[in-house]
Amino acid sequence: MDYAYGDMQILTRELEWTLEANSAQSTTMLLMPLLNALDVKSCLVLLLISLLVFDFWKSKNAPNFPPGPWGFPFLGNVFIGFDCRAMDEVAAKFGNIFSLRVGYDKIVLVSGYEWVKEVLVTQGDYFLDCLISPPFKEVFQGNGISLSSGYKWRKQRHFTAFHLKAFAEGKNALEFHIQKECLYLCQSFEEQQAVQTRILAAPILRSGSIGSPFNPHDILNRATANVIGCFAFGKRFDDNFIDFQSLLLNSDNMFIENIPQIQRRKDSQAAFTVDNLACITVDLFKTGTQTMTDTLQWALLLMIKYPNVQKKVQDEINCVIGKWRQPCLADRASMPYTDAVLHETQRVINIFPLTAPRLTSRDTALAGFFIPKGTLVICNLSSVLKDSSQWDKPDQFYPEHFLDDQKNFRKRKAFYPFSAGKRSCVGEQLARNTLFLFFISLLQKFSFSAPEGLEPRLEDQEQVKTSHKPSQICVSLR
Ligand code: HEM
Repeated sequence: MDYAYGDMQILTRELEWTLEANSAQSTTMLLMPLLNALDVKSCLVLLLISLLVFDFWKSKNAPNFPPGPWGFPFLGNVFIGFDCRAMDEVAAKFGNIFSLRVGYDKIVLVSGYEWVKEVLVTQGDYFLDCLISPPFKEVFQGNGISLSSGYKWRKQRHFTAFHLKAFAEGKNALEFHIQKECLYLCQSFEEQQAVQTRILAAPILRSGSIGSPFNPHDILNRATANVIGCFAFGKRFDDNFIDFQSLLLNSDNMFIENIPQIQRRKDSQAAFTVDNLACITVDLFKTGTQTMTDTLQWALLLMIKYPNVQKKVQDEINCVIGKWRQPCLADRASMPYTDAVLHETQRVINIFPLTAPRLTSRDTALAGFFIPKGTLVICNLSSVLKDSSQWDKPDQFYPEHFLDDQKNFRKRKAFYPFSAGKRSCVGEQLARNTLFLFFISLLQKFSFSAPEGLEPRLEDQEQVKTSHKPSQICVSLR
């Protein structure tokens, strides 16, 4: 009988199925008497052994995958604290590229300037997609910037970056709004002092007199949120309750005014919808406000810890701006020391120690290791900011890291607080401008000191981040 090639294939597959079915049948038949002969205890032991074999097989790494510490069966390395300190400890043992396992998800961690740059910049295109956990997936539906991937992310990011740039370069737009907010910020610090002094039944705050301690967190938070609010809604929040949704829909300003323009776009994959715009706006507030607030709060604490640095910054302010003129962005070029202090603050405080996990979009090689498509990769930014091959005094607050021999400001290639590459911080410029103007406005007007007996504990950074208790400060009018 003649068979066509297709028929031959079908016949071969049928034969394979019959053989498989027969072998399964015969295995079961062989095992049945064995299973019957076993008691419950032995069955449990057998079950455990099979689970362990399954675990061993599931957690097996691809050949030449980065090494890592031993993980518990089924759980992996979940008990390793996923903070930069724990990561540094593992890196010290396994090298700058190592792997961890959470359940059966493999995560590659990358440390040190050389390899973090390789992942974020040189091979950046393969490490762009982000992992979204189910609750966020449900709420954001792949909208916004920090939780989206692929084409949609590219479009949303480009759209936001374009408007942030336009806001920064528009005729005095950004600078004008930040300067206005600086006035409110200084006023709030003064009011805080007034409240404190009234409580203490003391007379008004006079130049040089030190007020009682307070925590500046909420004041700073409101100020930074207002800068983002000005970008998103075209107006600052007052202290009353804000109906976010009505603001979003009734705004007549830079970013939100683009809704009609967005709706006209025909690109359905890029999802230019009002919902998405709302997600982007939430994203900007979520990622922008706390980071700027923490940085400013840390900057003030560092000025308290290092009064000689505070004095040098104030001397530079006196020299370049004086006591009465309002600071502007153009002053930065003439204030290398202050610029260096702000950069060094961002280097040592470690606001964003680890990047979000990124999924590799194809098989890649890193330092000779093989990283298969779909692996999670996290970069340790803190290890770059403290990389001893890049910084003279990595563990010290040393503004001279950013000054050359002539005391001019010096850019540093390993300055990664905003990350690097295509998924780096989209609000970097806005953040840098806001931090500069807020910081010098405060130091132009006030001097900062620690409450008696409550020196800022800078070494205990994690604690300061979670509880703002040690962040009490005292201010005096200059
Ligand atoms: C001192 C202030 C800031 C610091 C230190 C900071 C740091 C960072 C870092 C390290 C990333 C990358 C995170 C990662 O790779 O997982 C990032 C992303 C991002 N930042 Fe910032 N940021 C700051 C301020 C801001 C501000 C003011 C905005 C908004 C106006 C903003 C919006 C974003 C957004 C939307 C992303 C996600 C970018 C993307 O996924 O493409 N950030 N930021």
